[in-house]
Amino acid sequence: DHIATVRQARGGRYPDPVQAAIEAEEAGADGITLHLREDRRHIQDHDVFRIRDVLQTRMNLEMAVTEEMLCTAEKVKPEHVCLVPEKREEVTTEGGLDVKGLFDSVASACHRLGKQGIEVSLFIDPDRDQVEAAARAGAPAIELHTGAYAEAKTAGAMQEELDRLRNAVVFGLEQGLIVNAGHGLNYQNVEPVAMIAGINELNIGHSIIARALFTGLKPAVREMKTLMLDAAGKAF
Ligand SMILES: CC(=O)[C@@H](O)[C@H](O)COP(=O)(O)O
Ligand SMILES: NCC(=O)COP(=O)(O)O
Repeated sequence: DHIATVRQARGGRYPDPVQAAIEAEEAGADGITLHLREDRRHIQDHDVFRIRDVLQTRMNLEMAVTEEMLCTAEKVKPEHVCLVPEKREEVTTEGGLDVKGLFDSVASACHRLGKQGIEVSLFIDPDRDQVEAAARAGAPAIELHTGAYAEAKTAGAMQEELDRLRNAVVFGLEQGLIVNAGHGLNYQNVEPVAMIAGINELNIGHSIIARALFTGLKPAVREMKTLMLDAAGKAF
């Protein structure tokens, strides 16, 4: 997404997110997440199809719960779809999907994508109600929005958000869900999250691309993966 943002700033052909996806895989990324936003501010439809053709790992397609996006996912058939909330005016994804409030449309999307063999995850805030609704909606997985943790301004607020994440992970696992997490994680704040036992995967984009400006993409991916795996080894 963030490579495509730079390309879209000039509307040209470079930098190419397909090349970035390949390099990230070569450096150890276990999958590639891309968010096809309704306003197409970064990733374009043709990027999704081109990346689908070349990926050696797994594609996690993030998208809003709309008919247009569901049809796209049915054509692309990624390994994973993550259903996210979207607001055109937001700078980035501000909060989690309100699965409880939008229950019928989310449950129907989970069913529809599940029938295609796609593993669906729901991008939600680390709240018990939303985790419970996600399990009832038939999603096999959730991705906990770590934005509030990443934006916490004091050590106390950060600790509170970490506790919220930990509780949501435990509750999600009790509900039989695969629990992922992501958003706003960077080289300074990733370790405490990676140390939470039971998290299956972290999705990290913006900080890696920002780091890559100074180090190159492969070292940036490798450095993040080392931080994550070392911290996961100390999970409690
Ligand atoms: C859903 C999510 O957290 C990310 O995919 C993020 O939305 C991508 O970056 P932008 O918010 O800049 O589109
Ligand atoms: N779902 C979150 C994600 O994929 C990456 O978010 P970010 O690291 O770009 O903020």
